[in-house]
Amino acid sequence: MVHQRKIQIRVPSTSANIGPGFDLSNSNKDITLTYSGEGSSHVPLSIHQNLITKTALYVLASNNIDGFPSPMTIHVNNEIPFGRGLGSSGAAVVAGVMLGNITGDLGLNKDRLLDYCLMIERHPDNVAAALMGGFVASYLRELDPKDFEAPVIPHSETLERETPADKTMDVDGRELTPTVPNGIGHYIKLNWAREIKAITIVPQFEVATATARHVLPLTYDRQDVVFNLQRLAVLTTALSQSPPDADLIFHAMQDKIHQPYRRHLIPGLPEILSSVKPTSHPGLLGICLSGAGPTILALAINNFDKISDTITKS
Ligand SMILES: Nc1ncnc2c1ncn2[C@@H]1O[C@H](COP(=O)(O)OP(=O)(O)OP(=O)(O)O)[C@@H](O)[C@H]1O
Ligand SMILES: N[C@@H](CCO)C(=O)O
Repeated sequence: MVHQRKIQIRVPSTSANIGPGFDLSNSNKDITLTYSGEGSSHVPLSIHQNLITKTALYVLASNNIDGFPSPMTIHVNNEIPFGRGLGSSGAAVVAGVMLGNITGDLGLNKDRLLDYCLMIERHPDNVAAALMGGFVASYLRELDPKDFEAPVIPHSETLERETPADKTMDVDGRELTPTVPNGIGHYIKLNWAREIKAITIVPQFEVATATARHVLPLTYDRQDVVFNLQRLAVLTTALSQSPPDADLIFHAMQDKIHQPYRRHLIPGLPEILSSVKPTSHPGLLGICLSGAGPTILALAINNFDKISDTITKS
């Protein structure tokens, strides 16, 4: 008798940075993968190439499990557009880690799932928020250089480099089991004033995170770093207070670390950021790039349609 089990995993989109808070950072034939929704016409359907399934296979391999239980049908209904700054790759990684955890009956807790996510997507902002939910601040513990060489880490858009082939086998040609360090990502859930809503204006073009990273300088002026750190310290608490202080939040959401360098990737961005203000648009609290862009994120307490219409028409 075939034992059938149906599981559903839901992962939200996420918005990273909020202005100044920038961080970097089996060939089993009985497995069927199908897609509907965003990206379904061009996402790879090979389980070794697809980001969700290769992540799940990585989690299984790290626990000495060779592939998915079969037969298995995986259907992904994706509502997060690719490459828009809404954390699609982070959500795919979280979904893959959860899929590996469930199909391998591994019983990993959320903190441990975060370690697996961070072996693939090496910046914590999207994966921590997608996994934990809500308004989440996070940082990545500095890794030992040997952790970067951990074998068979699947490649995601944000992973700096592929694992060299000679690191995936031992001297006798046997596949090495990937190791996943403990406690790589630290996070804290922050309070968020209930009346603050997020408006996202999603352009009809993609900007891959890797592209948006390449335009950033390797070093920054001290005054620009201080500018961001001062604002970030104020912003996290300002967003928790009721009623929200629009003037405080608007200025605390200014950034000098990533948005100025990314402006040429998003036509109209400088004009939007400098013209849409709480004084011209009552109800608005702040405006910034969502993640690496090109989506624009506006925070507001009312007049949502008016604010989004202005940004859309800019
Ligand atoms: N549901 C999914 N299934 C498979 N692959 C996905 C899925 N979602 C995203 N991806 C992969 O991730 C890529 C997009 O990642 P990228 O980091 O460039 O953008 P993003 O995550 O949407 O933006 P940001 O990190 O700035 O919020 C897609 O091109 C695709 O290869
Ligand atoms: N903090 C990252 C988010 C990308 O998802 C960046 O801006 O590149």
